[in-house]
Amino acid sequence: MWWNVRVAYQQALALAETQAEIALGKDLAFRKWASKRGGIYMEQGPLVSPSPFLNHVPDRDLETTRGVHLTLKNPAMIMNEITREAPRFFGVDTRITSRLYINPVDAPDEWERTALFIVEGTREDYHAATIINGKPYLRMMQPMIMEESCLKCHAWTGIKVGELRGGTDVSIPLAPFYAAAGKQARGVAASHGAIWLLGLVAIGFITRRTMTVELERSRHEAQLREKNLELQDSRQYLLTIIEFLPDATLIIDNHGKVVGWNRELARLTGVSAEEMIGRGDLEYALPFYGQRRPLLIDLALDPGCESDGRYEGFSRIGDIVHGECYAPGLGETPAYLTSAASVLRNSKGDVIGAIECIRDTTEQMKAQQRIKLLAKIFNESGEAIVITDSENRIMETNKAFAQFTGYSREEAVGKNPRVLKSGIEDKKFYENMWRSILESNYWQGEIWDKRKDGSLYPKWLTITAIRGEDNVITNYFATFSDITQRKEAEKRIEQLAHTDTLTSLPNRHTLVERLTQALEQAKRGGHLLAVLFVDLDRFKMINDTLGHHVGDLLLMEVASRLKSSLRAEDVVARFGGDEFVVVQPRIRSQVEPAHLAEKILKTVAAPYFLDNNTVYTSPSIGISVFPNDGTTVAELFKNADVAMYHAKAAGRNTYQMFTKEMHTAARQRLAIENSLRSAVTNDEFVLHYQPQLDPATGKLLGFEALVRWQSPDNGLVYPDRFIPVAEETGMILEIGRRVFEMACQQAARWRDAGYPSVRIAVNLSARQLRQPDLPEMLSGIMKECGADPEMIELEVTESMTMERPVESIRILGALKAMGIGLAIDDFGTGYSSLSYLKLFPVDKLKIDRSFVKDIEVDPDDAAIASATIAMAHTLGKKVVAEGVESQAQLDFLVQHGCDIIQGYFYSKPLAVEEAEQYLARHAQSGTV
Ligand SMILES: Nc1nc2c(ncn2[C@@H]2O[C@H](COP(=O)(O)O[C@H]3[C@@H](O)[C@H](n4cnc5c(=O)[nH]c(N)nc54)O[C@@H]3COP(=O)(O)O)[C@@H](O)[C@H]2O)c(=O)[nH]1
Repeated sequence: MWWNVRVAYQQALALAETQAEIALGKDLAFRKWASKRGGIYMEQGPLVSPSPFLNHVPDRDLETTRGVHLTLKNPAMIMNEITREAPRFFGVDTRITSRLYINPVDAPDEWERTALFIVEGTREDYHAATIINGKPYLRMMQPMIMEESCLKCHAWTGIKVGELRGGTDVSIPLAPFYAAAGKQARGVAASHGAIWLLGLVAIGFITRRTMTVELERSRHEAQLREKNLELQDSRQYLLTIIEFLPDATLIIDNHGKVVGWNRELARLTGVSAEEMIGRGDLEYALPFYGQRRPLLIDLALDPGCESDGRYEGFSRIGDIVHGECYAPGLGETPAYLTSAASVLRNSKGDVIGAIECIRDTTEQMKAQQRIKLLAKIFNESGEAIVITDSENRIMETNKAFAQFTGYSREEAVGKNPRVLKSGIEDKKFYENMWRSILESNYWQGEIWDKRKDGSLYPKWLTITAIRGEDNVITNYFATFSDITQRKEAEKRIEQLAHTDTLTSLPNRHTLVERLTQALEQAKRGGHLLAVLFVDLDRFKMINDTLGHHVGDLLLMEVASRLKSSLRAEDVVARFGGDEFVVVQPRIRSQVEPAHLAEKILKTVAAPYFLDNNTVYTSPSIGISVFPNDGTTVAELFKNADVAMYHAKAAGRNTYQMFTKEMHTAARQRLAIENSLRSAVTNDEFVLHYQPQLDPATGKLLGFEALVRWQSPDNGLVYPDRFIPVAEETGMILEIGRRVFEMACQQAARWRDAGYPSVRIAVNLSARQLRQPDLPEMLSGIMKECGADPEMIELEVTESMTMERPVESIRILGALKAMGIGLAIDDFGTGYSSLSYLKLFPVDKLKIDRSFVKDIEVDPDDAAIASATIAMAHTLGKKVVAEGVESQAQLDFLVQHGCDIIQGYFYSKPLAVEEAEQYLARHAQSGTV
């Protein structure tokens, strides 16, 4: 019977459901029909007014051609109005409710919210028995899905086609159905007879009980669903919030499963929420690090964890942890992340999950790093930097500023940079500076400033005005560097450019400047000006024999003595080497430079005590005077130089005023130099031969070859006129080589002609002697000409051998070894060191003709000549006397044992044909 009763009630419910479905079906059919046709326009009147909830529909109100005003009614609205007007139409209450609504009456009640949530998932009708106002009802919710046709009125909701828009709710009172079920149950009981009488009571009880239990179960289920809904609502609420958080956010539940993964996190990691929701076991760590490792969220869940090496600045306050980290494997590019994570708890305090918010701080970090870098550059800059505000109050300074000024940042901030002012620059200077800054936003220049300790220093300052968008100056930016060292270096360079480093006298460059100025003044003032060229005698020898150190000391001392000899307005400069120039401006006559020259001669010629040596030198001075001897710097220099050479030629340690004759001589010398060059090219040289004889036997021993220049313009030119020029210009090397060649050719020719062998002596110049390949060169020429070395003798002067005695010994040794005869010419005119003399591998000494000239009348000359002969013989050398012109001279020389005689007494130098005849005669008489 129980079973029969239960079936009766279930049938009652089924009947109610069927009725509900029929009601909803009708409702739905109507709405679909009306929607598809764009809703229903009704004539406006007392019962029909425009719906304020369709304000957004453009064609809500229309007017017919006859002027009837229509307004749009959408199907749901019509259904709702019908329901409101006839609440008990067929005993069925239907209404439409929406997830998103404008009209508050469409808001779902509690049961409807639950039902909407359920039908959203199932997309099927949902029904349940429930109690409304203490009476049993069957309620049914039919899902309402968004369709194209709905969009006309409901597009504003944002709900897409195919998504749940709302639902149609129908409430069927169950009382009539239950009454019918009770009747059926009672019928069943009656049919079972009296036996079941007692059972009727029970049936009544069971009926009631069944109804109650059924209702209770429904109520309980509804409550559970309600609770679930609430939970889901709050979770949905939370997820909606995190979705819109600007930080990448992740939520896990208490099982470690991902339940929230917002848009920003998907963007940051490149992994969508769909891929991550529901994942656990640290899988959410993968996108961040490429390997399984805890995130901050896991550290939040681990209360024992107080620090983690992977995070910088890791901290924990209660449930919340903070940390920063570098994620090299994040997305496409590495990133710096700043994260905060927290445990999530329920109302009882139980952990229900955790949340982590991650901020991509890469740009911020880069900006910070850039700021740090700029700050470092600012602070470490070698240049001092000052930033001031618009009022020019110091806001910032760097390290170099403190170093240069002595003011620390703290001391400087707030002050006006004028605290650095030295006071050297005047008001005008600053006015110009500020004008430039205000007009062109920029100024740079040199300025003197004062340090904190009061000392002054020069600096190179650059000031830039910084303007805001409104073009108003907001700041000034100044950089400067201490240029003390640079200025000192400049000063030093300036000094070096103008001063001779050894003597500290003005150099040639400065001399020219000063002389130019002095000349201008002399021209304007109409007064005289003198230039004195001072050259030290024998300086080269001092330098070579005592060393450059002593030479330098000598030059310094000479410079100092010259300075002390001058007036304040006179200028003394080192012109180069051992040459000094004195300029005497504003003189009245030529006597003044002559007096000064005498004073200099005396002062400079006094002995010097240099590095334990007593050194002697003397000056040779040439003087030129403006305007007589020149009106330009170049002319005055040149003529003073010419005069100086004349002073040297005049025996040194003297001075010479420039004369017109000197000028002529200088011009002639220049002319000689020019034509000598073509003489070398055109081979205009010939040799004359002066015989050398044995005075005892009258035998011809040889000839001295003496060069002559057969000039097409000047006829036969003697060596005294051109050899010095050739020496000075270096042309002597070519001339000497040619002379040697001609002598060798002549010796070979005479030999080949059958004449008895005679030696030909050739003069060698100092320059030739210093030629490094001299022996090889001479040997080559001899070979070429077919001359034997025994036929040749070389004459070197005493002074040239003594200039570099050691080197001379070596070269002469080499020549000697070749079999060439050697003689020292002009012996007695130089300063021979006897110790060196004995080392020279020479065969002969030639007594200079200056001693021979007065040999019978001058006892000194006679003594020198006789001593030379004796000494030479002691050293195993023969003696040649040159310039022998008289019998008396010959007699004296023969008496003192002179071996060979050369001079006009026997013969003048002879042209080659005459010389050959001379040789032939001696050959014939057997005196060769
Ligand atoms: N480097 C070279 N120097 C050369 C060469 N040829 C000549 N010279 C040197 O030129 C100087 C002048 O020479 P020169 O005019 O030829 O005079 C020589 C003789 O003519 C002259 N002499 C000879 N005997 C007498 C005399 O009795 N009386 C007198 N008044 N003069 C005389 O002496 C000159 C020879 O001198 P020295 O050479 O010292 O023996 C002269 O210094 C030549 O050296 C050359 O090729 N290269």
